[in-house]
Amino acid sequence: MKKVVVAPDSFKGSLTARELCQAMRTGILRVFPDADVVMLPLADGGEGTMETLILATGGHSVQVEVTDPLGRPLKAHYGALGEFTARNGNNSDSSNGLAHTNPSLVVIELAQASGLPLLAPEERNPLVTTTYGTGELIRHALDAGHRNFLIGLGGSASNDGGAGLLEALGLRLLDAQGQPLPRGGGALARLQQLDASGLDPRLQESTFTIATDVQNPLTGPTGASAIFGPQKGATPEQVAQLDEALWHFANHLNHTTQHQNTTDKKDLHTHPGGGAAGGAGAGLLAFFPCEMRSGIEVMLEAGHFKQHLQDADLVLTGEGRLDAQTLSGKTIAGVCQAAATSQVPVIALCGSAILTGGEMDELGLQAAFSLVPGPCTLDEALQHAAVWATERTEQILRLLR
Ligand SMILES: O=C(O)[C@H](O)CO
Repeated sequence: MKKVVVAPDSFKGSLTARELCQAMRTGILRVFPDADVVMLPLADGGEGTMETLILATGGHSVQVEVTDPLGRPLKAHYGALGEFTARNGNNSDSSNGLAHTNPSLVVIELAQASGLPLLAPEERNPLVTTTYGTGELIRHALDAGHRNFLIGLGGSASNDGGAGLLEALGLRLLDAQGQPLPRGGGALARLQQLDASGLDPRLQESTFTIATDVQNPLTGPTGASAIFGPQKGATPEQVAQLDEALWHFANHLNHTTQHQNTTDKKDLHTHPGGGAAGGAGAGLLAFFPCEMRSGIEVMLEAGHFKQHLQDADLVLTGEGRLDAQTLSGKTIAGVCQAAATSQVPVIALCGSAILTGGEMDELGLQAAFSLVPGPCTLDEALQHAAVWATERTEQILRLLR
């Protein structure tokens, strides 16, 4: 084994992607002390996206006081990236906003101001949580003169279709009495009128790449509320209520965008990725001049993953859970897809791995291992993740040796 590319996401709540890289590297070197280990910490558009890109590009973060998902004050950050070159190497497609080296690219990670980890489990309530704080981050970056944005969507506490974010940038959401709606996904059911006349004009001078962690649509059985509502605290009745509210919101979004001067008309109920971050994908598609891409794809480009693969013997990846959501575009799926034509085997290390062999074949994943050595509590698993990641990696490499 001469060269191993280590490219995991974080184990949320326990290890950052960088820490996981270090732990896996230690395990590899115990078996192959001379191996070249390339560490590429990853994220999928959700939590960790900003930090990973700042590290990859030598950028810096900017702190802003914003509103958290429940309307309380919060210090959050956005990243002003250094040298950022995506679409590099053999890929000569230069049709998107990331095709060039852009020293002033700003990364806004929605999870920073509107993420699920910001709330205690008992505070989760997607009927009222808002993305307003993310809009405040964007506004701050616009005020600072930035016009090129990468918005990472995923890991949100909200189900508001990005309504709060848009409101922070000047969109007015009015009820039947012409009054502003309260924030949160539940109130969208009472939306009577969208007034975009006060929307920040600087948005139209800017370019936005929307990096999503999933491809789910806004509404329906695979939509934002049905698939991601429960993890944000929604009961089955609330999931139905939220889905209906987003459906109603999308009717208004479709109506509004149909009157915009654009040739690219989308149905925002069903557009892939519209359901990312509680439907913020759809809200952004409606009002931002943007291109939507898979978050993991953007991260792999930024880390030059394909070049690193060229003489690699093995890719080790990982994320907290390997399950059906992985199939819809999470980190491991992106890594497998990028490695698909290379003949380099991909092995995953996960907190829990519950895919069938058939599903792993579909992903192009050689094998998957849970790092947990035996029955244990969640707390134990979170606490020992680094040591266990090293040990499990060592075992995998011993087997390969
Ligand atoms: O934030 C969310 O809703 C999920 O991560 C899917 O984007």
